[in-house]
Amino acid sequence: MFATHKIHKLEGKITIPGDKSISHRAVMLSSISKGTSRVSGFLRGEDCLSTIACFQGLGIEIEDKGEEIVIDGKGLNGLKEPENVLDAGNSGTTMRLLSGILAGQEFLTIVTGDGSLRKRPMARIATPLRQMGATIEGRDKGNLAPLVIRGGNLKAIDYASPVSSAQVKSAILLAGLYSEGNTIVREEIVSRDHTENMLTSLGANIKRENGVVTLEKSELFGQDIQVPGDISSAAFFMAAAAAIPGSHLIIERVGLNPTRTGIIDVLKAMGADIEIDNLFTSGGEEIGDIIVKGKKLKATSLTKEIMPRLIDEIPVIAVIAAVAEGKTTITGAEELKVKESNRITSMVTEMKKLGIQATELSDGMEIEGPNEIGGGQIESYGDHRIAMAMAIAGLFANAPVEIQNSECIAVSFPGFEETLKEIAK
Ligand SMILES: O=C(O)C1=C[C@@H](OP(=O)(O)O)[C@@H](O)[C@H](O)C1
Ligand SMILES: C=C(OP(=O)(O)O)C(=O)O
Repeated sequence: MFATHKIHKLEGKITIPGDKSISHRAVMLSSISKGTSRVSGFLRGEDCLSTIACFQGLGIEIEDKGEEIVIDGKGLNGLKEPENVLDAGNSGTTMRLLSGILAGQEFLTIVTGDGSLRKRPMARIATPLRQMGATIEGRDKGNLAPLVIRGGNLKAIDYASPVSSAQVKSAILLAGLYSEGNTIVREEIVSRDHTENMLTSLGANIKRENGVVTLEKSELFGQDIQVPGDISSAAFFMAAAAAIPGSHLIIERVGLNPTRTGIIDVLKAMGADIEIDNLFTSGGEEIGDIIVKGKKLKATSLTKEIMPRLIDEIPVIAVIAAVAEGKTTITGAEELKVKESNRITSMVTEMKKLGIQATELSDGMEIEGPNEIGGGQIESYGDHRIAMAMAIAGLFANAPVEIQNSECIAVSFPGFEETLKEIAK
């Protein structure tokens, strides 16, 4: 359990642990590349450690050398049938992207996860991967893990994804590496494109145009990969600093891929003072420093179009909306219902416990601000983003906010509590 309380401001210069999406992909793609890859800035969060364990289970040597993770890639067909069930833990990204790679393997693999992951929908990847030729079984006709996968002999598909999900797009593209012909994925709203960026830098033949990604069967070659700080983790402190007048926070070397920067756009629309400095590009990923100065913020409206660019940041945006002037409306966010918890219900329920005027909608929520936030005991539902968002709510509360089951924060942001202590004044 951990508790937060009212502060005067957030101040200092910090770095944030590595990007979770890029860390997963670095391990997965390096494992099926030829040659050695060295990954610096890797996120040692539980989700990414699950990915490492899964690839070790598939026979890949992965060594943590402190400064970097060294992966001895065996090429597209170098994975071995695992002796045991693979465990993706709490990580949707691990299970869905790994399934794409397993669809290309002739051997049998069983993948499971924790209680939360075993409730999350897998038909979204099982359907296209079956169309490509993989055999996938699971509870609820293959919708629920454990998943039993036997792949091989894939053929390329042209798939219009019914949901803007980088996990779905990536699963298909990874299977596409093993498929004869051009694999095409179409998305109505473009989801995060880290898989496309990394495939490009590891040598794949891949094209992107107006929401359409086309991949030819390609071999990959190992490389050094630099993982930037995770903007989804930075978001908690960025949002809090933006909303507390007098704050001055610098977050160095954060990933600023345009498919991920919706949080900056939204905070700016709320009136925030945010600047970017020292911008550079590595492995196709933009990286830079974020400078935030605190001000009173005003309400905003978020709709479907921006969701893929900030989906994991909605919990903290909801908290900041609670102290902003006016009514914030969030719609088109149904995907929040199938994350580690139902994040619409979790956030509205827990914010109400602190006296925040929040209303659940079928596809989002409304928050009427500004609120006088009270203290209390908060349930995290074992969901790291709920735990951290509600810890941020405590920074505005007139009595301590205690987060139950806060250990789940280590899924994506080990060191969250220590970093908060360092910058809270
Ligand atoms: O591809 C990824 O790394 C992720 C994609 C998003 O999920 P969806 O693909 O389900 O939208 C996001 O919520 C998750 O935290 C990480
Ligand atoms: C939804 C998330 O991750 P995943 O889908 O990989 O479990 C998240 O980190 O907020």
